[in-house]
Amino acid sequence: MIDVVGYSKLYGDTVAVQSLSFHVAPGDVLGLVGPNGAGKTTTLRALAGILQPSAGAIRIAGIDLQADPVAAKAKLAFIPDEPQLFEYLTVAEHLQFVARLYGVTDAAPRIPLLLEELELTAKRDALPSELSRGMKQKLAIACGLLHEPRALLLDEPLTGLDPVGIRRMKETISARARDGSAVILSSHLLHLVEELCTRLLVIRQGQAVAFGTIDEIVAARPELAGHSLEAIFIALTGG
Ligand SMILES: Nc1ncnc2c1ncn2[C@@H]1O[C@H](COP(=O)(O)OP(=O)(O)OP(=O)(O)O)[C@@H](O)[C@H]1O
Repeated sequence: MIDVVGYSKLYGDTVAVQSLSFHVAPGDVLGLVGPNGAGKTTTLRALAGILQPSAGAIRIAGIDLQADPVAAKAKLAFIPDEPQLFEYLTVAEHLQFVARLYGVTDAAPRIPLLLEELELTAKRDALPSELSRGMKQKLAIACGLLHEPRALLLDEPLTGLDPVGIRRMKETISARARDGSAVILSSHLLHLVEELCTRLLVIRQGQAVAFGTIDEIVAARPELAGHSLEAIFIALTGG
C-alpha cells in the first residue's frame, strides 16, 4: 500500500533522510519514531507529495507519487501536527469543501457521522477561530478521513487532545487500519506507539536503525530483551 525505495532528502548540504526503504501493508500501523531532527516530518511530507525526494521512489496504493501525483494524493491523507484550516469556513463547510475537492459522492450522510465520531457535532457551525487547539486537530483529522484514504499519514496526532479525545482518536486510527488502510504515525509518545503500532521504523540522523515488530527488533538486539520501549528507543538512537 505504501512503498518507499531508497528515499533520500537533502536540504542544501544537510542530509535529512538517507536511503530509506520500507513497506506498509493494508491494516498495518507503522510507528515512525526517532529523536528531534531525525527526519520523521521530512519523510511524512515526502510521502504526502509535499516535498520532492532528492532520490528514491514512493508509491501509494501502487501509484508512483512523482509520475502521477494527483492520483497518488487522492489515495492518501496527511494530517500535520499543526492543523491547517480555512479561516472563513465553518466546521461543516470544511468537510463540504473537502468532499468537493476529492469528489466524495456520499458526503451528505457521512459528514454527520464523522462529526459525531470526532466530537464536533456541537461545533458544526463554528469558525476555526472559535475552536480550541484540540478541536482544530479533530477537524483536520475529519477532513483527512472524509475521502476514505488508503494511506493515512499522521504527524503527532494526539497533540492537544484531552484524555477522552485521546482514547477516541486511538480508536479512530485503529478502526481505519482494521478497514484496510495503511497507517503511518509519527510520535514521541512511546506508550501510544506501543499500543497502536503493529511495526516500528526507528530513524536516527535520517537513517533507519531498526524496522519491524518490537519482538523482531529485540530479536536482532538480544541485550534489549525485557526492557521497556523507552529503554529500547534510547539504546537504538544512542540517547
Ligand atoms: N526546510 C528545511 N530546510 C533545511 N533543513 C531542514 C528543513 N526542514 C528540516 N530540516 C532539517 O532536516 C532534518 C530533519 O528534520 P525533520 O523536521 O524531518 O525532523 P523530525 O524527526 O521531524 O524532528 P522533530 O521530532 O523535532 O519534529 C533536521 O536536521 C532539520 O534541521
